[in-house]
Amino acid sequence: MISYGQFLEKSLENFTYATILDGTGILRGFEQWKEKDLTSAVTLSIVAVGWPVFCICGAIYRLYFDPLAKIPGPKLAAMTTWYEAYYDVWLGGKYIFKIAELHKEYGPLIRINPHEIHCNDPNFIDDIFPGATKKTNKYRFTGRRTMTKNSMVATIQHDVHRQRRGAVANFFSSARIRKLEPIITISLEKILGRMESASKTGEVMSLNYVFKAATSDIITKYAFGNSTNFLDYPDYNMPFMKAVDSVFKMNHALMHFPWLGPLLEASPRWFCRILAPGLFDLMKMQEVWKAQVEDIRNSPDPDAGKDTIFYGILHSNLPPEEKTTARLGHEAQLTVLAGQDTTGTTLSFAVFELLANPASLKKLRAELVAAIHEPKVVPTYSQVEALPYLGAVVQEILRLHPSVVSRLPRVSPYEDVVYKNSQTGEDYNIPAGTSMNMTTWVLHTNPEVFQDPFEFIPERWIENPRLDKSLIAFAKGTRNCLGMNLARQELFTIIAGIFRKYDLYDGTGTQTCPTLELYDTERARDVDMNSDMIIPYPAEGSHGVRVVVRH
Ligand code: HEM
Repeated sequence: MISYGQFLEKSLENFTYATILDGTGILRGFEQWKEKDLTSAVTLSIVAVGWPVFCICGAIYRLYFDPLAKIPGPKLAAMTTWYEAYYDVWLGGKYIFKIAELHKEYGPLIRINPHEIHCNDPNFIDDIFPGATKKTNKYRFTGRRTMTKNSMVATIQHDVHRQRRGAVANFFSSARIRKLEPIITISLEKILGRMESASKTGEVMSLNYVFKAATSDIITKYAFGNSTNFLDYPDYNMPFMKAVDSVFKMNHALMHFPWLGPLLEASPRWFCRILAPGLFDLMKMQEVWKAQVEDIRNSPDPDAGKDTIFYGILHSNLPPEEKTTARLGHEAQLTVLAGQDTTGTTLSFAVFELLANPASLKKLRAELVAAIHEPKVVPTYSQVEALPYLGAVVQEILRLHPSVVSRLPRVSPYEDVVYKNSQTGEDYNIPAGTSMNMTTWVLHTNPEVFQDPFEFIPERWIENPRLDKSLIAFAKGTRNCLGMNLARQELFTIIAGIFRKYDLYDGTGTQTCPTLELYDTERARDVDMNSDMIIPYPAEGSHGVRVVVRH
């Protein structure tokens, strides 16, 4: 018996992923169907009867004969992907909660759909996310979610991924990221400047937008040499952020209905504007990113954009087909959105947790005051990177509020992987080609791994720093987060810069330093994840984390 994953690897060898996604495979089949005049009543009747029989046989095969049949999990999930689609498309990003529940019922290894398994055991992290000695593919359909199938994060094959990542890895080394200090400092100064203005005007600040504006400004400057400067917009360019939100919110539909992405891409822009206005706005932004890449490529000045990521890609030894505008457009979208939404969201969570947990804020401020003597000058990374309590706060935020919550699929293309359940002693063979997954939020809130998982307890990281073995906020292995050093530098510097200056408002009116107070922000409504849309979203209608600033 072969698994579906192996079947795909073999049968699709000459029939590329791109062909399927472009819909040309479907069109070719349809042409042949028409040519052979298979539209007669007889064939249609055969199809009408044959299709349900085919589906029933397929479901029986998946349930009893597929090599994944022995993996525990609900029968319906094993039979059809509609089970998952119900939670993610119909209910809107809720399968993550169901998966957490299913682990409680069926144990640490479960089958979550006919072709994929999910694990909630930290002992299996290194098998799912191995280092460079093992080949690791991405699940074939990952790129559908964001319509960026040619970006690094969606690259299926191990060797192609290594090549693409190798072309930019240098730009994300800690030494290179340290050189971004002046850019991060400018954004931090602008954030503090906007906070001071808000204290005068009485503006309630929506931190989600403030921080996404900052992280966008930083990553676009580094990627293309031109910053978006959203922190200078009166509304932080909220409409663009909302457009990005609505694209993230389409990810499950794009994943489950393979024709949707190609249809939207091929549609006239006016049609797309009516059907998916957010996507329309994003497409306009994609054109801007592509134009910036082309500016670097075609500049008469050979040094134009010299220190930027896309200069690096264009001048790397990648073959020409890897440097087309179309492919780099996908890479640009990944770079900007991965750099913007993840860290931006994490910063909002950090401010919320510190204001909601005064004892933690008190410890953090004591540490910052001792380390940074001049409150009016924004801190440098080297001043704050080794501060133990700040480090613990960052770890705890990444654990409790990971900003990538979609499951992280990895495929061992040629070798089977064995999972040993340490509780029952049972071994499960996971055939090569199977999509194996872990989910940050599910593992990070597993009480067997992290005690009191829903409490914000930075001290746990000081008592036991080795807990980091089970922290997968940035994933692990060869396909882990490339922007991790940048994210950490932004998080440390911006959190330190804000809380060196601001204390929690205590309502007495006697405080001598500037203060922050949460404004109509409720944990259940505005902070806790309500849906997995690749990044976590709060309940519908939420305004996110908001603060009032007083000087
Ligand atoms: C707190 C902030 C961040 C978190 C929690 C985070 C998390 C992650 C995770 C979990 C992955 C793996 C995704 C997968 O396997 O499907 C990933 C990949 C990636 N991230 Fe981040 N990220 C953050 C910030 C950033 C930043 C600032 C950048 C800068 C551009 C970035 C760029 C990337 C890239 C390029 C990849 C793809 C790597 C590859 O496929 O080899 N991330 N990130």
